[in-house]
Amino acid sequence: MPEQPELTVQGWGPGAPPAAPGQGATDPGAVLPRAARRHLTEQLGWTPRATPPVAVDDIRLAPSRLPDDVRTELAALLGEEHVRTDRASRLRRAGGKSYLDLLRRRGGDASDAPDAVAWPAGTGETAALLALCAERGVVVVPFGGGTSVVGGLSGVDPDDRPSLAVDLSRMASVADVDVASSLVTAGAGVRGPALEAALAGRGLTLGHLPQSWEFATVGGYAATRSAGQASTGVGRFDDLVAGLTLATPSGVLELSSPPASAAGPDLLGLALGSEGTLGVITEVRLRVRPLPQATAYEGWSFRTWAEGLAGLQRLARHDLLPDVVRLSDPDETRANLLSATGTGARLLRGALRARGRGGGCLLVVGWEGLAPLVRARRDAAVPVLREHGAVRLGRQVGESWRRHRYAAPYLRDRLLDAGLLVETLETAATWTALPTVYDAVRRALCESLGAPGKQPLVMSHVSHGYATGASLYVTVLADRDDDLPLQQWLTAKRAATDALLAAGGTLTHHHAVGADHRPWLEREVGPLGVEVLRAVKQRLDPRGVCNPGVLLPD
Ligand SMILES: Cc1cc2nc3c(=O)[nH]c(=O)nc-3n(C[C@H](O)[C@H](O)[C@H](O)COP(=O)(O)OP(=O)(O)OC[C@H]3O[C@@H](n4cnc5c(N)ncnc54)[C@H](O)[C@@H]3O)c2cc1C
Repeated sequence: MPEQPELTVQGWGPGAPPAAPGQGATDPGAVLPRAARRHLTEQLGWTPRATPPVAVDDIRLAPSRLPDDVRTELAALLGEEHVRTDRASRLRRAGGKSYLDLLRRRGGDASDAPDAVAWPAGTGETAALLALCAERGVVVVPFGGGTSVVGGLSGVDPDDRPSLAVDLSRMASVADVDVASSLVTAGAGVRGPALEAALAGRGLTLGHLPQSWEFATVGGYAATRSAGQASTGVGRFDDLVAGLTLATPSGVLELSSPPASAAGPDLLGLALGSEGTLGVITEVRLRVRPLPQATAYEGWSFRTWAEGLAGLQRLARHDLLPDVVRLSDPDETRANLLSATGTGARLLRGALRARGRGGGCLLVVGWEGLAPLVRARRDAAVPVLREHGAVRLGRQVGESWRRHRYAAPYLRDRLLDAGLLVETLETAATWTALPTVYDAVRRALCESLGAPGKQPLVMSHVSHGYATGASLYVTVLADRDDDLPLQQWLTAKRAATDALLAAGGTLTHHHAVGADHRPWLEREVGPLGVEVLRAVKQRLDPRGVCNPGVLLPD
């Protein structure tokens, strides 16, 4: 039914599931270059070992609990072929792609799978579906690309009602291209590549490029307030939304106010980040821009993390940040150097050696737009970088990063096959608080995951810059506890979240709250803030069927 390729059940990438047990690489450590493997075995106390997923056919899936009469009514609404309870449809929509999701699916557990999947074709069908589900007590979990990394699709319901995944893939058109106003309307199920292809034909681009770009959808971006790799330049996804349509059990909200409006509080802001708790976003009106005439990507190297942060802060203060900014700390820089293979890696190593830098902190920057502006912005930023001790590594380093920027999730699957814990977390803080948050998260993760002879590898980068601060993205590798793998990460994640909040970071800069972060939401918005959100939900979703397991604390 959906024309776009579906994500594999137990990992990343389209279509076929990962190799069945016994069919993977004979040497599990061979997924990494020798130097990287040596580094990881020494630091992590990791013994490369085969830990393949169970065969997809062996994943346990309970029978569907959707009552027959509800299924019949849904089929009458949407058409027989657009309501399914078969194993493959339900498994494909079981949870998202966090480390915990992958551990569960790899271990044969799909207890979070929906009882059925529905494919409405537009706002009218979605609104009717929501009204029916509210009346019949069926939980609705909107399903975009299925790339949530915070348990956004877990479908947890305190009342344990049957659940329906609402797949948005039939709403994937791009319409109303208004070139003069730089506006376009996209169906919520459109993914990045299809949207960019449609826009390119009109000389336009959205420029929202998260690492999950190949699979994530426009509706999912809006529901989670996503940020792409060029967000420093083009803005977060919230900045790119000029309006949207939200179907709720109480009716349809059309929220649109371009170019700007002062007509009361911003209701659009309530829908952005609502994570399916208020209803289903069916259409999004987007602010687009002309395709860039020129691009300039390049690599730089700072001696230290502190110098790098100071350099970026200075650029930010003078509104000189490039469109793409990605500053890696020494651990991430070293790991890049050790694990990268091919021309890009050779270039990076060569460029660093030539400038007398063994490691330091790698900075990738990119400018896009009209050629004179790209030149002028770059010319203004370069002296600031140099003043803070940065040396230029050249264009090929930047272009190499750009070419490989979607590769990491594929590598993660292979590392999971070899007995590693691999997960990421993110936050943001003011320039003042950022160094403290950085230290606090690292300390918490090292204490939680460390043991005699075992230290996790905690790698960080700054990748979204603002005048007031920046995001911090952390990747963790550790030797997996084969007996209690879920517990191992849950404990570490709890420690890291407590630490980053205490140090002044936000609960999430772009991954959203989901099920995983909701115990902490009250610390971020306060008890009254939670009450306000509950009151809005009560008005739009009085029976509480819209994604009840996410965002709001118990
Ligand atoms: C490898 C990888 C890399 C990632 N990189 C980034 C990144 O660079 N930047 C970033 O911001 N995020 C990133 N993410 C996280 C994820 O891709 C984003 O949260 C994305 O916005 C989710 O979009 P989706 O369409 O996959 O939504 P889903 O995962 O399907 O859903 C996410 C949440 O939104 C709700 N939802 C989805 N669609 C709708 C809708 N139409 N109406 C109402 N609610 C809806 C769901 O119910 C769920 O709660 C990454 C994830 C992975 C696995």
